Amino acid sequence: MAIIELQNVTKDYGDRRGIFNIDLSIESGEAFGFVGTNGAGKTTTIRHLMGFLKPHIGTVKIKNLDAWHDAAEIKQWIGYIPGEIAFPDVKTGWDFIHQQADLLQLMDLSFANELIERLQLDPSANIKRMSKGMKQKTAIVVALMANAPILILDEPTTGLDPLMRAEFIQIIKDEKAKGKTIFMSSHMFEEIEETCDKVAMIKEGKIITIKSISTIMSNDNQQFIIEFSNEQECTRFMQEKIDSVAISNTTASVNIENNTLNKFLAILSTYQFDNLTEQKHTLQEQFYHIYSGGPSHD
Ligand SMILES: Nc1ncnc2c1ncn2[C@@H]1O[C@H](COP(=O)(O)OP(=O)(O)OP(=O)(O)O)[C@@H](O)[C@H]1O
Repeated sequence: MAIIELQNVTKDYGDRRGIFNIDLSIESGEAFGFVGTNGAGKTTTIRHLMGFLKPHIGTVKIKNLDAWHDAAEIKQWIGYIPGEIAFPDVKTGWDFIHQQADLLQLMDLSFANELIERLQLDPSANIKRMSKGMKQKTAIVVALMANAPILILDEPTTGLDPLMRAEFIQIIKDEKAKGKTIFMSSHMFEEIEETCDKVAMIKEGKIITIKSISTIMSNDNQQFIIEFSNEQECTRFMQEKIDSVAISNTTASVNIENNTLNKFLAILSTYQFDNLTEQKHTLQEQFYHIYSGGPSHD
């Protein structure tokens, strides 16, 4: 069952800015990634999900309620990390956590404490003097601490160092395992690859593709880079009936259909080469390919 549903959502700011005819359907328990370049429309879409913006056209529904009209009721099911964090006028991280816990009528801070420990956050610090990463960690704790069934995360790892980013990914995996529905925008492709089931790409306010991560990662073909021992071997190899491109005098890139791998290796064994490496399919590769106008290969 779709828990988040956008139908034909348009917010037109003029000059081709905004979001246009957005259709998205996110199932309960699904982790859904949302990627796009700066200004593509990620935050505008997310602000519609949160009921902060009313669409000019179309509908946004969360658990079948209207995200704009029923925003107050919907809020109780959502843990949210905004793209730009603005803290209220409170002194320390703890003050903010307690203030938000009061608003959420959350008595039990045990999960908040677990997250604080995992993210190595010191909430006793003065919020105004916190680094970007510390502020982000505080926002993560507050968004997750009430165990809301739906998590809406706008660039959640902004400002986190690689170690903390890895910890965050693990936290999100744990949340997903608990059955949470997760909608997450990010510029970090690995983050989406590791946590999400599906990804939508948005460009100039329009959804250009929605794919499952497994489709992106496992393709029908494999790409290899071969470094031959000398030029002659590379030139000779190029005569083979194999989908290959010479990328230098001694190096070739080959595209192999999965069911012809044995044949390819048998041919290759008759050549002298120093190195063979497989190029893994990645979300980043697909993103650049589709964004630059190429067809998406399923
Ligand atoms: N209130 C507004 N008034 C006018 N234009 C706006 C407004 N809010 C957003 N826009 C425009 O809508 C487009 C989408 O912006 P949005 O912030 O959703 O992009 P984004 O994908 O989140 O970008 P980023 O990755 O930089 O955060 C941009 O062209 C932006 O300038």
